[in-house]
Amino acid sequence: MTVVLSPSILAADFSCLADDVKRLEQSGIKDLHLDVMDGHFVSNITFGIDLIKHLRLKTKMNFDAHLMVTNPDALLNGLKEAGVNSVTVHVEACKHLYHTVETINKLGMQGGVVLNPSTNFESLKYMAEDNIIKKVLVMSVEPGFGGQAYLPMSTKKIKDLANWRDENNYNFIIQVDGGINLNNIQTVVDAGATDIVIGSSIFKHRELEKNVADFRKLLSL
Ligand SMILES: O=C(CO)[C@H](O)[C@H](O)COP(=O)(O)O
Ligand SMILES: [Co+2]
Repeated sequence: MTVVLSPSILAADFSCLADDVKRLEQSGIKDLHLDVMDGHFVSNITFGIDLIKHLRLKTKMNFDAHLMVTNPDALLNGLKEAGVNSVTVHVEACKHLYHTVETINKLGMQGGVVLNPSTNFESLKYMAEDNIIKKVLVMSVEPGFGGQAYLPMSTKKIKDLANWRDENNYNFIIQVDGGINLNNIQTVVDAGATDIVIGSSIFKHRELEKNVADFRKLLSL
């Protein structure tokens, strides 16, 4: 399966966000990772629907919203109207996870589930059997901030998840998010992740084009 690079704008210069997004698009990036944080589910606050709506006018890239908020259900209609293509919600944030992910799909977006480092994936069995989950995002850092170090145990978790999916013929793709760099990306790809979120390492030294090219070269993309 083809590997997708999904830059997280969490590491962008917010004072020139539209320019940064255009630079990524011109570098051939097709998927943009949008970290929505509310200051409650995680202590950090980023941005919400209004900013996404404005960004939608600047680019044709797929918008992938990673919701780190206490009440994800309250945002779903607005995200659809803002032009978001896929939404991942944390297991730890959803009271009624099946319903929330199903609602995302019914709105015409792709629904996915995020697992904190300490969260198991086995409870997703029945949702996976119903083909509700299009994507499972394995957090390889605790959510809330960019620039953290990759938790090495995430590699085994991705492998176990990929084996579990394949043995049961489930259909979801595996995304990984947190601390990905040129030294560990091949490891997470070999483990079975095909959608790779990268924040700090894409925006490093503000050399967006070079950094994208370095990742592409390494993975022969
Ligand atoms: O969800 C996130 C943090 O909660 C970010 O997507 C993630 O941390 C990306 O940044 P970096 O590559 O710098 O770790
Ligand atoms: Co994220």
